[in-house]
Amino acid sequence: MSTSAILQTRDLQAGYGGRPVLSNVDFELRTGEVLCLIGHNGAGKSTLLKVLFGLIARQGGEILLDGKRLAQVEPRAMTAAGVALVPEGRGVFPGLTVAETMRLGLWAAGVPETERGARLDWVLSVLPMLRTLMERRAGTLSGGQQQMVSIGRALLSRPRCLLMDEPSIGLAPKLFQDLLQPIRALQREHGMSILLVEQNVKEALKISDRVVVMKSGALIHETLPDTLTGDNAKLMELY
Ligand SMILES: Nc1ncnc2c1ncn2[C@@H]1O[C@H](COP(=O)(O)OP(=O)(O)OP(=O)(O)O)[C@@H](O)[C@H]1O
Repeated sequence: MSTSAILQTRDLQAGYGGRPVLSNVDFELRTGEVLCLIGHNGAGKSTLLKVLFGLIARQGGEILLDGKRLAQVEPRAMTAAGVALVPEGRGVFPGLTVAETMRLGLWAAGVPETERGARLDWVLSVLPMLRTLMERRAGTLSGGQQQMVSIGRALLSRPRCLLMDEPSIGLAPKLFQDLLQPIRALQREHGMSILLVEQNVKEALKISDRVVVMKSGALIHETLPDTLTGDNAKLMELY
């Protein structure tokens, strides 16, 4: 695994309406790794993801992509540069079928019309379960199936970097386990760099290469998953 960073922040500050949430965050997602970001509710994990993707503006510091400082960070440019976000809470339109959702996603990702068929085929090869769901309305799907749709939609831009915000939310443990394998495969077989924000630490650590812990808007610890698995006491100490 290369140790160069695909996404990086230096002294990053961000918040809402003048209220600071992130303070002096030096963060690094390395090329080709699955990085697990953990921390309590309200620690600022989603805020970091949103700033990295340009959904909220930074108030200070720098964001670097491939080692280059970005003057402006906004979702369209990040998508074009190969970064995709799977938002918390899935965000699928309940009234649309999966096929319609994918068509909309291909258009939104700016995939040229001649490439759309092949692109969808690629996504379906990564998430084969979606094939059987294409004519179903998203609102009639289970939580895990909706999460699969949401990930599939994010993959339509064929990103090299995937930011995932709590994919386990609302899922039974077994469904989350089923979801983790395709995530690991994206990294192993397609060389994707993946940032996984998770509360379901025990499961998420099984597919992670590195772990960082956030508390009150600051990164307080970095470690390897091996040092935490099976050792709940150590994990609890971090919080
Ligand atoms: N849209 C918003 N407007 C104002 N404050 C917000 C907004 N979104 C989040 N916050 C606040 O920012 C802080 C960090 O929230 P954030 O969602 O980043 O935490 P988190 O670590 O992702 O938590 P969770 O695990 O519960 O999703 C919290 O105090 C939260 O109340």
